[in-house]
Amino acid sequence: MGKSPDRPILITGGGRRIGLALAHHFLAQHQSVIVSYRTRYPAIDVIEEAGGICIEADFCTDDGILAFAEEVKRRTTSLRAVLHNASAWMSESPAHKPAEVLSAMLQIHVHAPYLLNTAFEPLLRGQGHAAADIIHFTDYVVERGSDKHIAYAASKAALDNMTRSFAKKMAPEVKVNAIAPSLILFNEGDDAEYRQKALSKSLMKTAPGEKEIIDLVDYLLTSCFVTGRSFAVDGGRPLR
Ligand SMILES: NC(=O)C1=CN([C@@H]2O[C@H](COP(=O)(O)OP(=O)(O)OC[C@H]3O[C@@H](n4cnc5c(N)ncnc54)[C@H](OP(=O)(O)O)[C@@H]3O)[C@@H](O)[C@H]2O)C=CC1
Ligand SMILES: Nc1nc2c(c(=O)[nH]1)N=C([C@H](O)[C@@H](O)CO)CN2
Repeated sequence: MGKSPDRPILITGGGRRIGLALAHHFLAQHQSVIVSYRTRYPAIDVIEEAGGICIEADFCTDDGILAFAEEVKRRTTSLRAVLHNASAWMSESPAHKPAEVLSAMLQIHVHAPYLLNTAFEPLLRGQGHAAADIIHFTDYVVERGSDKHIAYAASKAALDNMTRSFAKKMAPEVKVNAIAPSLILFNEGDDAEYRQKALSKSLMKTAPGEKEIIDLVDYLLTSCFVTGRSFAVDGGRPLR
């Protein structure tokens, strides 16, 4: 991918795990980076020390999303790419009213990408053919559904559909694609029994880690032709 030092790559939810790994990957290439963060982890200080711009943002409300968009526009007049990584993996549970779960999932996985793509369109355009990218981070469950993360899966399915809508709207200057992972990284609280069961669900039987996503992002940013598509990163899970 050609370096765009004056055109930052924007990563939402860049404070930990995949988003954080993406931020460091691009900073190491001397590619300018803007990340949104909700919690100020020590990792945010490290990104700033490495030259990244870190902007606090909570996408729980439309006002929070739009305030973030305005702050980004105050910091830059163009963007190389927008990576919609921010997400919450909420399950249905007695702890939350169903309406709260549905609203939270739609807010982070639908309102945020929709409003930010619309706000950032002028910053992505005007750079030439296939010169900018949007990548939506969806999920394998878009194609299968989930009985324990119903609202989560539905919201990611909406995000998947928006991939094709925004691809139609923004071509040929801006490519819009999705990455649909299954298990990439475990969470700290995942016990041995859960990990074993989760690993058994794919043919490859591993949790590959952030590099699997980073490598696909690099490919998509380098392409001059691929748009409107979703790329599964699932270890052959549908074939199990
Ligand atoms: N990890 C995996 O195995 C899989 C990941 N994916 C997808 O890949 C992407 C990255 O996954 P992963 O790194 O595990 O994600 P995480 O859940 O670990 O982190 C997501 C980030 O989003 C931020 N975020 C959550 N809610 C909000 C909000 N309301 N406003 C602003 N930011 C928010 C979090 O901030 P904070 O930490 O401050 O809460 C966090 O930094 C996600 O879109 C995920 O759905 C899909 C399938 C599997
Ligand atoms: N925002 C997040 N989304 C998802 C996560 C996560 O940790 N944060 N994790 C998963 C699981 O790894 C799942 O793919 C295992 O089957 C899904 N989405």
